[in-house]
Amino acid sequence: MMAQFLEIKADHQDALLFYRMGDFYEMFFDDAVAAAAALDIALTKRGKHQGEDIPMCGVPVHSSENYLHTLTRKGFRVAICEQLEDPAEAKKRGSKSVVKRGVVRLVTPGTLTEDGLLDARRHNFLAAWADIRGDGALAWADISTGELRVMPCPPVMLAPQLARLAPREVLCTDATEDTLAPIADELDAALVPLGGASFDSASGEARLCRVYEVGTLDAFGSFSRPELSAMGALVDYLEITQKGKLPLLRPPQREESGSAMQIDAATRRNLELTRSLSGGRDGSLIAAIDRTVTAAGARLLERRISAPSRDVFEIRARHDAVAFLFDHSRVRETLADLLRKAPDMDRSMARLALDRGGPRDLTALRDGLTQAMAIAEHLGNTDAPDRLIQAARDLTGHEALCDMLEAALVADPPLLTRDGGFVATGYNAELDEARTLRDEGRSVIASLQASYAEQAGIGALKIKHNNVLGYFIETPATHANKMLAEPLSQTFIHRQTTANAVRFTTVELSELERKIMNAGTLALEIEKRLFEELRAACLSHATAIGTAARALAEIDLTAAFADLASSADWCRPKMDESRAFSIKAGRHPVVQAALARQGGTPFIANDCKLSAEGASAAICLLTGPNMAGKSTWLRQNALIALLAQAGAFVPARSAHIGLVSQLFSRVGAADDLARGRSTFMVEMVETAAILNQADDHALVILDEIGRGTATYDGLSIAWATLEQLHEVNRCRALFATHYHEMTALAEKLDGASNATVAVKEWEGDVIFLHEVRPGAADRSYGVQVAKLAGLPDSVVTRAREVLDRLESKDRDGPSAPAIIDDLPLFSTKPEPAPRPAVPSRVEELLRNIHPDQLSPLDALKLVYELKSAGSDS
Ligand SMILES: Nc1ncnc2c1ncn2[C@@H]1O[C@H](COP(=O)(O)OP(=O)(O)OP(=O)(O)O)[C@@H](O)[C@H]1O
Repeated sequence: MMAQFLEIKADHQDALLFYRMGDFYEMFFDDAVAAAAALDIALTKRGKHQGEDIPMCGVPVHSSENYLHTLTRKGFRVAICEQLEDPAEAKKRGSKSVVKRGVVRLVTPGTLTEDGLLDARRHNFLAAWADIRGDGALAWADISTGELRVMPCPPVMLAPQLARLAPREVLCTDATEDTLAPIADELDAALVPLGGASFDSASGEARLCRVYEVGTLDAFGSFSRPELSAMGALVDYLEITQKGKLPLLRPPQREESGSAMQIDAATRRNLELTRSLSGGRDGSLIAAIDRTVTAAGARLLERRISAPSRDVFEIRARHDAVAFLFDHSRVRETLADLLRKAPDMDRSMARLALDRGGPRDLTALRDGLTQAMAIAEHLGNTDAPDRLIQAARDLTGHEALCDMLEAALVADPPLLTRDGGFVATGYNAELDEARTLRDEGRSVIASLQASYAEQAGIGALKIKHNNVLGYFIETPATHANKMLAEPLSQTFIHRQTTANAVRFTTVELSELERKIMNAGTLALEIEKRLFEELRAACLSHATAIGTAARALAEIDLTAAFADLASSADWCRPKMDESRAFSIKAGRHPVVQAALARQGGTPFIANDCKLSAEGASAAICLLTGPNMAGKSTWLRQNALIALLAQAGAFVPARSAHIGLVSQLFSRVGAADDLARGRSTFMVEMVETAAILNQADDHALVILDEIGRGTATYDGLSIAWATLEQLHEVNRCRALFATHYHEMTALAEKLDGASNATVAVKEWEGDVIFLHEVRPGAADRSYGVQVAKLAGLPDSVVTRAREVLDRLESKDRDGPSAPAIIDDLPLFSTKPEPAPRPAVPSRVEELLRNIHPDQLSPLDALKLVYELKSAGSDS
């Protein structure tokens, strides 16, 4: 057996080998050590190899999914090695022969299909990047939904595109590994190098033709060599990992590189689109706005937020659809009720195609298609806009399949095909008969006994059972002659004579016995055969089911956007190809929701006037105290543009947005220690990327750029950056800064204006009004904010003194006395921290009271005692 293990393991060095032994998957040697640590399970040993103990650990087959989940999350690949024959078969070859085994599947992070291993509301992408003589292409697939897409992708676009998709696994060649490694690392995706043959474009094309059973791919579009190479590598990898079983892949769709708003990885992170800065979904934009009721709708929301459109007609069509459901709340509510009962058909189809599906995948299709048809009818009776009517049309035409599944399946089937019990009674006569025999064997025998007793005219005739003869007919010995003579002897065949009885059988009884014995197994086999038939029927409708599933997701998302707009008071933005950006009473959806949850101060809505005139830039320079709400305002405007182009209404009273081609958001912030770069270096690399890329339709958000270095260097860099954005990039930009000197730029540059966030000062404290107004901030209030944060009084007082001196030095010029000479550190003694007060007698008495233990009399005594202690002090 070990020889067999080692032979199979040799072919799967890069994976943990789950070696099937009866009801367990066992792991040996280094695999066992690694898996035991990763899964936190016991490491044992089994036998010896070259004189050493063999480390071993194992997991039960029935709960293996949980373990696979943990392992794939931790980045492991797992080769599932099954027994390919019955152990009895192996025994026939000799008592020592080993059961045949082979790897049936490689479980890798990018090729999962099981619900237990996947997040229902997120895609699970596998990506491949090909580069042929400088021409790049990126292909990606989600085998759990059958989506396959490709786009031209030069190396500079690779990081932003992969950041959008967040794939779990990326395929590369030896030559592209160096380019992809840092990007995959940043995204926490597994990088898998494949041989050059996997990326060969000619074989790739042939592979794709095989998958789609076509002679040429022309019907799907004309693909470049790098695109064929990237898609071919994906298919090759799927063939390797699925061991020849190919997932259901929809025809490849090409995405044009300019079709979506360009958003790079840093912007996605800063704006917390799908993940918050702390890493989870909570606190992200998507968590705050997700009102979808189906998993496919949630996945579509993630796709739209990750890649907002740049096509104004597409965006308007999305808004038309949302507007209709916004206006028709009854239609929307009915749709949501119907959608809630629609299961995830895409993922069920993917499992069925890979032969990993079960009865519940069939009922998912039955229920999904039934809901789809009900939704089509509901929407078809309205005057919805084209987009929704088209979606409704895509939901129809499944009556025959639905009827068949309805008739074939029970309401709530078991999880596994092998358990049986999922085919409904009345669907298949042969199955019904087998089940009747299995379940009602005894009563069938009883009725046969009655009919034989009548036929023989012997009331004492019985059908009995023993382990030697099986079922037999027995009559008292007194009837032997009658039974052995014609005509009864033609039916009853003699088996045995005992002292008191004679035993017979009949052809019918032996047949019945055989049937009863086999009925259970037979019923299961028939169910399995019917499962295969139903599965094939569903797969033959794969394209139409896929179309219906997509239409359901579209309707779900449209209804979800409408629901959000209606309940959160969002408005339809006016969209065109200009460079307008005019927002009235805009809000930040995540901060607003957080404030509402805390139940404290309400969110203050703010305008943003950033429309660019002619070919010039529009830049708003925002100054204001710390904590005033500068970052919130900057981000809310970026999010409003993004939401609008994703197809949603926006959190504002009104909005006019000229298409945004690229969105950039940078914060002068966090160290990137993991990649060994300092705060300032990261800030500069990111700023450089913006200045090199932003075009005149870009929207740029810069939050305190330059703060990571010495004041004058920072100010100079911020200054020059703003000038470059104004003169060269000529884009729309919001620029928050603490460098008040920069506000002078608004007078110098036509397209620049100043804005500030208002605060009030009251008795030395600062009160935040969170109102953005035209003009520049008078000062920064940093010291007051520090006081609010609880800095010791002595430090706050001292900081005020230093600030006064600095400000007077600024006013009086270099002739003013140097601060160091004039104000040596802590020349005035810091105030001692207040001592903790000694508790008074009354306080002490109060502290020691236990009201539950006091009788009324004790309480009265205590009042006297308190009174006298109070008058003593
Ligand atoms: N428009 C608003 N209405 C109500 N509260 C707001 C608003 N904007 C911001 N806030 C509150 O103020 C807090 C600080 O906001 P924000 O981080 O945007 O300030 P900031 O000016 O960027 O501060 P810093 O300069 O210190 O980075 C937010 O967490 C939020 O609770």
